[in-house]
Amino acid sequence: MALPLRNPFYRLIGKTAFRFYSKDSANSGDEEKAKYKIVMIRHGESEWNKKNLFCGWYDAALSENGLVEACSAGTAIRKAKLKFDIAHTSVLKRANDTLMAILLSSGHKDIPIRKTWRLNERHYGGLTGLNKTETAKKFGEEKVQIWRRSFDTPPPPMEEDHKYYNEIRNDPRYCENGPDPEDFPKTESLKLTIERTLPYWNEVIVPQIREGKKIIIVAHGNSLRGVVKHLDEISDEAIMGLNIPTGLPFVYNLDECIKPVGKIQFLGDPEMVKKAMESVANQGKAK
Ligand SMILES: O=C(OP(=O)(O)O)[C@H](O)COP(=O)(O)O
Repeated sequence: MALPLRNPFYRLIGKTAFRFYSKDSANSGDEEKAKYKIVMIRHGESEWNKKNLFCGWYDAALSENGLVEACSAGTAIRKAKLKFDIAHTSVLKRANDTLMAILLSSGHKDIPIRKTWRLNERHYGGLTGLNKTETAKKFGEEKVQIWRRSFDTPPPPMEEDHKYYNEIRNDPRYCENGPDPEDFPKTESLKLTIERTLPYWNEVIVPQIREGKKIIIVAHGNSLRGVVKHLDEISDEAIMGLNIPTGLPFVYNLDECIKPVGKIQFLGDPEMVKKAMESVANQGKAK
């Protein structure tokens, strides 16, 4: 699709075009052409986001600021008059607690919630628990950028003597509803993350969209980068430049083939979203 650069609701951030949602932009034509709509959001800031630690499958709690972000997201959703029939989230509490805050503050107390490990954050392997700035000082910014953002280079694996190995590998949540024991990840690239997230998108979420269900997904920076890459058919190279900020809802209008009509739309002030994205990108700098 040609990018409507003169359209005031679009901004280029890095090499990616984003639309920003406002009362006026809601009438720009995409919504009329679209058959479906879906809302997604990365959870609010976690305690480990705040400390700039690689988190992955470690079950960090929301920070105080993260809870405020989640409530503000719910308010923005209510003001945009977005309604949901069902919510999908990971099994990690930072996403679950964000979802609950959003549902309460947007007037969706009683909708069904589906939790799946397939929407979990990518497994950050041996980097789990390390500070990103310290890691960049030790290994170099370039290496950290490859670990954080390359499509198919996973971080080093989490070995059995890793501080968080037992807590993650033997978490009872994964006994009942988790990967097959022989496939339990020790690390994941974005490619591997997409390979376990997309089956859930295709087999669970897409059929519900086709049934007309209005859906919200609350997940993580990298599991959502995978969904966005798939929907917008972003190349393996270009996806390196996409950084999803915490606590800012984004909307896709979809056609009958579940292809985006127009671009991803963030609910929020464009300059604030741009700064939040840049801030995520800069987390891997040695400073
Ligand atoms: O756990 C993480 O993501 P999350 O906060 O979205 O769950 C990662 O630490 C995100 O780190 P990254 O932005 O360096 O890939």
